[in-house]
Amino acid sequence: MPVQRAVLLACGSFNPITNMHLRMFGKSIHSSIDRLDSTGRFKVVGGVISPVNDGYKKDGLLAASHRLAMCRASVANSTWIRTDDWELTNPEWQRTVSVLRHVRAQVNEGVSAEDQIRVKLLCGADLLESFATPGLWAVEDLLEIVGEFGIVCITRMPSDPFKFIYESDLLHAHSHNITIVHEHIRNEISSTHIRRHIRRGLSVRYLIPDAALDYIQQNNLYLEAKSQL
Ligand SMILES: Nc1ncnc2c1ncn2[C@@H]1O[C@H](COP(=O)(O)OP(=O)(O)OP(=O)(O)O)[C@@H](O)[C@H]1O
Ligand SMILES: O=C(O)c1ccc[n+]([C@@H]2O[C@H](COP(=O)([O-])O)[C@@H](O)[C@H]2O)c1
Repeated sequence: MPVQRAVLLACGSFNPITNMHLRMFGKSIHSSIDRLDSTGRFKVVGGVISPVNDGYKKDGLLAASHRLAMCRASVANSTWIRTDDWELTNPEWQRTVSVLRHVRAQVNEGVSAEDQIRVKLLCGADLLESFATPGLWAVEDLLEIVGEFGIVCITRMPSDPFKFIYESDLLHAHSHNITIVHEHIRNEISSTHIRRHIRRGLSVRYLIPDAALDYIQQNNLYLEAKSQL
């Protein structure tokens, strides 16, 4: 079976981008070539980071311009990962399936039908598990994401993606389109921890890209106290 090329799209707040976000891409490279999905083997040829639109209105979400600048600076030297601003420059929040469609159209512009590049959603297991949050995702979107695009999911404690897929009829039916990448080096880095550390004056060096840290310091970001509780 031919090896298909795939571009991986990571969606999220990136508030701020951390080394684990970048590691998700790094891990995915090694696992991709041997994996079978419904259309055959795939080889990761590119990575796209799409910071979420301000309209997502998540608590403590920093302005898109800052999150974008940190992501851009962090992958400036990468030969294969880039940041895409289509989602956050839109007037309003876009569903993830729309971002996937956008990237698919973009990477396949001028590409012949037989050489089409696949686009897959790259995520941590917590995002996969958010599929089960009532009212959060539309079922038809999930069907398209897992059925047409495919997912590369990195394990993240305490989520158990194997169990989650087993228990979901929808995901189980499309499990051939889901690549689970096991992260053996357990980590608890999250943007939440990073924001909390900065707020408390603790060092986050080596937990986030240097370029992101420089940007945070230059712009005095994440210093505001949240609440008294
Ligand atoms: N430590 C990690 N291990 C595996 N996946 C991760 C990790 N950190 C982030 N991700 C994944 O990166 C994507 C974007 O994550 P996001 O920007 O929401 O980061 P986060 O650290 O979960 O944010 P926050 O702490 O602000 O909720 C998601 O798919 C998320 O699961
Ligand atoms: O497409 C959807 O319906 C949908 C529903 C919930 C969340 N998402 C996306 O999932 C990502 C979640 O990011 P976060 O920071 O809340 O972990 C973000 O990119 C959202 O746009 C997408």
